[in-house]
Amino acid sequence: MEGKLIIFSAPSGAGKTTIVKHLLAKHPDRISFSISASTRAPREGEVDGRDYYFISKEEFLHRIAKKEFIEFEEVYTGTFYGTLRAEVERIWALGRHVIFDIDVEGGLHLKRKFGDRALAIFVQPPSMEILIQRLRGRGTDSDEKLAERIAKAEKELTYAHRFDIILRNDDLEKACAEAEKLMLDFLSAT
Ligand SMILES: Nc1nc2c(ncn2[C@@H]2O[C@H](COP(=O)(O)OP(=O)(O)O)[C@@H](O)[C@H]2O)c(=O)[nH]1
Ligand SMILES: Nc1ncnc2c1ncn2[C@@H]1O[C@H](COP(=O)(O)OP(=O)(O)O)[C@@H](O)[C@H]1O
Repeated sequence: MEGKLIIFSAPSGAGKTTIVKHLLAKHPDRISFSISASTRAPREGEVDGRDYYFISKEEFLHRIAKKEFIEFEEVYTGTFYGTLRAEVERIWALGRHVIFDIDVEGGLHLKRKFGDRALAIFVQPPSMEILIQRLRGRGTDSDEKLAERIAKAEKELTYAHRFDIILRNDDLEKACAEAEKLMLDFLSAT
């Protein structure tokens, strides 16, 4: 089996993590989550090695120097996120496909790198207002962080057309069902 990549990208708050978790729960034997390395602090309930590999900035920079990342980015000022080559290869070696929850630049980077082996899906919120509501409702960010995410989201929404597919996330149940169909069709195509 040739391992594939299923990429979900979106502005923060659009719902990609929720959709990815739904797919993982339904298809644990076919797909695994690419656990990224990050220098941000864990949120309550997050577990190192499950949600992220939480590492120091010093270690992150060291791993960049050793060329351990397929892609990496300073997603928010001072905070790095990256996909480790070893992580993706570990999942393929298990005979599974890799699913990504990654920011817009990172998603486009992977698509450029892997071409037809990757399906790049842009999760689109119904509106900027609703995106802000969801971010506020999640309650994970300070006002300053919220403002940075909103500013970044405005720019990212203009990149939607570069993806293979735009998936609107209005009704969550519908969006999950559509995401599942897109993924299964892609995985069954040769
Ligand atoms: N480029 C890149 N972005 C990532 C990676 N892992 C996570 N991200 C993105 O970094 C952003 C910040 O992540 P986080 O604060 O955990 O989540 P969010 O608040 O749910 O968006 C999100 O848009 C993630 O999709 C990665 O390995 N590479
Ligand atoms: N279709 C939807 N309708 C209402 N709330 C949603 C919907 N999709 C996601 N949410 C909520 O919006 C917030 C942001 O979703 P999340 O999956 O964390 O986004 P992202 O990973 O893109 O930053 C969460 O609190 C989530 O429960």
